[in-house]
Amino acid sequence: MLVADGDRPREGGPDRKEVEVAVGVLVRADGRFLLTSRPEGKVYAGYWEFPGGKVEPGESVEDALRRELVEEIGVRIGAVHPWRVERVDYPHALVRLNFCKVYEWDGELHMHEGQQFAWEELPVAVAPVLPGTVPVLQWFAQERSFTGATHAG
Ligand SMILES: Nc1nc2c([nH]c(=O)n2[C@@H]2O[C@H](COP(=O)(O)OP(=O)(O)OP(=O)(O)O)[C@@H](O)[C@H]2O)c(=O)[nH]1
Repeated sequence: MLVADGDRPREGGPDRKEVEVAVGVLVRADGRFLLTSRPEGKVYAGYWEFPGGKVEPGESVEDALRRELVEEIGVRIGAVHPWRVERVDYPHALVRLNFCKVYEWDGELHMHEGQQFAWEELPVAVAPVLPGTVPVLQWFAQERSFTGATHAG
């Protein structure tokens, strides 16, 4: 498990619940992947991440991903390919990130929450990257035999 901001107190006590999060890693035919910036008003505003959000009661990860990507970036996704799961202990929440690769989608990208977006490759040019997003860049580096820093900072 990744511990982010290790010095800051955790909210919710020792038995706090894990929050399930569905995260979409959209990969274009040229290999570039989509990063979006977190909107103002959310924790870690301005940090770059893969689009997605919390799984609501009664939803599967796939349902949540389909809903979140319509709500956040305006695209309807095709097949969802579960990739890896990462747990991150943030001061604000303990999250279980279900990263899924997506190669097909319909519609133009529309950032409905005022985010910025970038189609990136390694090394990633945007900064700062959310702590829970950094491992994904390392997984890409392994897959792509990329050596060196995956991102700035
Ligand atoms: N979407 C997304 N969330 C991530 C990533 N990495 C990561 O640590 N997270 C964390 O997972 C959680 C996702 O929550 P969110 O705030 O984006 O979800 P949401 O849109 O449902 O939030 P809301 O409650 O404000 O509506 C946050 O704690 C965020 O810091 C990532 O790559 N993408």
